[in-house]
Amino acid sequence: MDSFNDVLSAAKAYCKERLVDATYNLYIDGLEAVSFEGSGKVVLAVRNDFICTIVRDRYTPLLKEALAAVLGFDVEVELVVPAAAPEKPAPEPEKPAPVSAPSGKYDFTFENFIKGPSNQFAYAAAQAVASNPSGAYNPLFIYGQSGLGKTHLLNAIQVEIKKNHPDFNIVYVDCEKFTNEIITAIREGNTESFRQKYRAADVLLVDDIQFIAGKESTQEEFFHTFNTLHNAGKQIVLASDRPAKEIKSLEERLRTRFEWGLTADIQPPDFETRVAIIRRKAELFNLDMPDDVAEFIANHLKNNIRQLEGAVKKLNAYYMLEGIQPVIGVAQNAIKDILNETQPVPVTIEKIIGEVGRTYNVTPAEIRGMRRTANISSARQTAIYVVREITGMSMEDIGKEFGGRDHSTIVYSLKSMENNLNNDRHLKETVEDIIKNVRS
Ligand SMILES: Nc1ncnc2c1ncn2[C@@H]1O[C@H](COP(=O)(O)OP(=O)(O)OP(=O)(O)O)[C@@H](O)[C@H]1O
Repeated sequence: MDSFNDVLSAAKAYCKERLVDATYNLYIDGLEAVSFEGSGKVVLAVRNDFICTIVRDRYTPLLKEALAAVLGFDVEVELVVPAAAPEKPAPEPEKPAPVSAPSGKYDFTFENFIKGPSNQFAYAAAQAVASNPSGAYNPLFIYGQSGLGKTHLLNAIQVEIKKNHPDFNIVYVDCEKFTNEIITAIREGNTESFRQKYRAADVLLVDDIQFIAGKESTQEEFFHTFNTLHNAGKQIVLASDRPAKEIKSLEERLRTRFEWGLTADIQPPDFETRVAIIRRKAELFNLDMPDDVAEFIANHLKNNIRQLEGAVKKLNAYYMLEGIQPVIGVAQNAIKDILNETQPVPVTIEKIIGEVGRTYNVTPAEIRGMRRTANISSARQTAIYVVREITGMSMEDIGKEFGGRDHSTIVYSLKSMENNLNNDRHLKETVEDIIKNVRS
């Protein structure tokens, strides 16, 4: 059996767990591997046109999800019926494919966190909190750029505390989810159960706390949650992409609280740590990674551990699918792909309107619509301003996005916003944070 077939079998098993037997047997079980193209396209053969149409219309997303779960990166899926399928190449000479296909998956634990000068302080602080919650470091505030291990450390704290205190109520939440929950609770007049959920925590871990910037009702609610927990001697851990003092539209009373305990930063890893991380990730795949290749990757991907992981996953996929050994030339391609994939994605209008909506506590439909209560009008004006700032769209096009408003209305709105920004420091900081958050 060649390794592409191994991948397809694992992907089928993934689908099997998610479909009823009859559906699986009819549409997925019979799929056959045709080819895998280096560009990331998987071609599969389907028995006949009828099944092909159904699989294409209904099951391609699941197949893509399954293949991504097995391979560790996204692929396109093309379906062909056998008559149209390209000739299968003659059997190739034995490829040195691995016997089994370890998934490379691992738990976000302390044991699996590689330490180096750039992260050892944050690591030690996280361990101290995990072994003695509500001790000297409360809250623990961890900050660092994207992909450097903040979420990994929050999870490690959670796992460790759970091990030592199985009865503890540990609540982990992403700040965006916390914000959405509070907005919904306020709208539905159901803030009590929201409060109970968070204030009953023995340990509260909040990821991406920078998203609280500018959101007044979320800040108000979080302030009370924080006080209740802190007064009751419960541990709070916060992770952010920037230090508290750089979250501009954060209320002063929260900023001081965030700095009450211990602040620990994570910096990009140095060369030795990057090499150690690459080796460890390769081990998880059972992939034999030569030193020169590990060093080559470490020399080219410097600022993000997620990217290092991505490069190792790609090398593993080349080996698994095509029997290509990890050598520098292949690593070069993998790095190029990773850098292309991680180009900043253009910010969409939906994302801007969503973030402004969460900040002002109004819905995207209200921002795009015609109602003119003070709060909705302010949110709309801010959204128009941010859209113009970030996308540089023409006034006409912005008008179309905002309920078909005409050119002069948009010009007026931008002028009055600029005027407000000059006179209102709080508004200016809020807008700066919104722009940072939608770009991150
Ligand atoms: N020191 C480390 N040792 C091993 N793996 C690490 C280390 N640091 C980060 N990673 C891995 O890198 C990936 C990205 O880490 P993580 O998601 O924790 O980053 P983050 O700082 O929370 O990023 P973001 O702000 O984008 O959410 C994860 O798979 C994580 O396990």
